[in-house]
Amino acid sequence: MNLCYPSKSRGLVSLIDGDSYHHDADDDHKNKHHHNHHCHHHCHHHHRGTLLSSTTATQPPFLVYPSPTKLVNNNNNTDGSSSIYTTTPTAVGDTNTHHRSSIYPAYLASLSSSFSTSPRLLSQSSFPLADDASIMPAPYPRTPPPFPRRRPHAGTIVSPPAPLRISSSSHHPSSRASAAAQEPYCHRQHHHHHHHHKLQYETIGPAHLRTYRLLLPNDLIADCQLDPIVAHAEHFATNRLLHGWQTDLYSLTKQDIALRDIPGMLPLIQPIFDYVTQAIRTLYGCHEVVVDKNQPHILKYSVDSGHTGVQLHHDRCDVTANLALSRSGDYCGGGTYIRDTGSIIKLNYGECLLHPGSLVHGGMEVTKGTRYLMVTFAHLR
Ligand SMILES: O=C(O)CCC(=O)C(=O)O
Ligand SMILES: [Fe+2]
Repeated sequence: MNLCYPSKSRGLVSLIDGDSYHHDADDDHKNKHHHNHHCHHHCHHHHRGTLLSSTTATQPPFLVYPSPTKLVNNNNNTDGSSSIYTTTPTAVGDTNTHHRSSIYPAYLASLSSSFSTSPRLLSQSSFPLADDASIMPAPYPRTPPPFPRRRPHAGTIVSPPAPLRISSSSHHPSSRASAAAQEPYCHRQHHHHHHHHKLQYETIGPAHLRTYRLLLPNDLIADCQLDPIVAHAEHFATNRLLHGWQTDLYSLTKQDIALRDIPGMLPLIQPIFDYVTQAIRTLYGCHEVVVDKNQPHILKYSVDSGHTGVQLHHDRCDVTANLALSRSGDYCGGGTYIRDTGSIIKLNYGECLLHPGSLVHGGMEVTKGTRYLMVTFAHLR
C-alpha cells in the first residue's frame, strides 16, 4: 500500500506528540466542573422516564455527561485507564497563537480537560457483523461488541473540553460564540422517526477493525440538505473569523470549526448528528455517546488554501465519525486512508465513515477542488 505522504510522514510517535501545548489548569478545572455539574443534574431531571420511546432502556437516545467526579485531569492515570483525547490542538503558547480567532477564547480555557474511558470498552466479546462489502441492517447487540485496543500513547495529543450535549430544541443562546461555548446544551434530544429505520452500512476491512461506511437515510441528505452546512461554515469563516479557516482548532487538520460556534448551524446538523450517534450506539454497542464542545466540527481541505490532507495519526477518542459534506465530483484525490484496512475510503455525499479513533489513518491529499467533512470525535460509555 502506497502511503499518501511518504515524505511528510514523520512516524506515528511524532505525529501524536502534543507536549508543546499550554493551558491554565485552574481555569480549566473551574470551567468544566461548573459545566458538568450543572448539566449532570439538569439532564437527569429531564431525561428520566423518557428512554423507552425510541430504543431500549439500555440504549438511552441521548448524550450524557460523565459525572463530575470523572472529569479530572488524568493524563497519567494510575488506575490503568487511558485518558481520552481527540485530535491535537495546536500549542496555545506557541507562535500559532495569533492565528486563533478572537471568538475562540473558550478553547483556551478548555484545552486541557480530559476524562476517563470505560474499561469495558477494552474487553472482547462476540458480536455478529455484516460481511465485507455487503449492505445490511445492523443487528441490535445484546452484548458489547469487541473493540480494538487503544494503542499506548507516546505523548499527549488532545484535550477534550467539557462534554457537550447538543439539542435541536435549544436556541443558540447568543450570537457571541464564546458565550455560547460557555453554556452547555442540556435539553432533551428529539426522538424522531429515524430510530425506527434499520441502519444501512457496510463493513470495511476485517470485522474486528470495527470500521463502517454508514449510509444516511435519504430524507436526511436528499435535496442537497448538507449544502447549507457548508454554506453557513463558509460564510462564518469569511465574515467572522479573523484568519478565516486557519483556525488551528486541531493541529493536524488545521482548518476546522466547531459547528456549535456557527450561528444557525444547530438546527441543520441536529438530525444528522442524532442519527450518527444512534448508529454509533448500535454498531459499537454502547449505552451513551459523549462528545466535547468542539463536536461535531467541520473540516476543510482545498488546493487553494494549501491545506490538502492530513498525515497519518490516530484520534484520541473511541470512535471517529467522518461524514462527507462534499460530492466526489467536487475534488480529486481525497478519501480517508486507514492503515489496517489497507484501503482508501472515498465517501459519497451523505455517507459517514465510522472507525475506532485508535486506528492509524490519514486524509489523502486533495489534488483539485475542495473537500469538506463533518467530523465527530465520540467517547463511548
Ligand atoms: O480527511 C480525512 O478523511 C480524515 C480526517 C481525520 O482524520 C481527522 O479529522 O481526524
Ligand atoms: Fe483523524
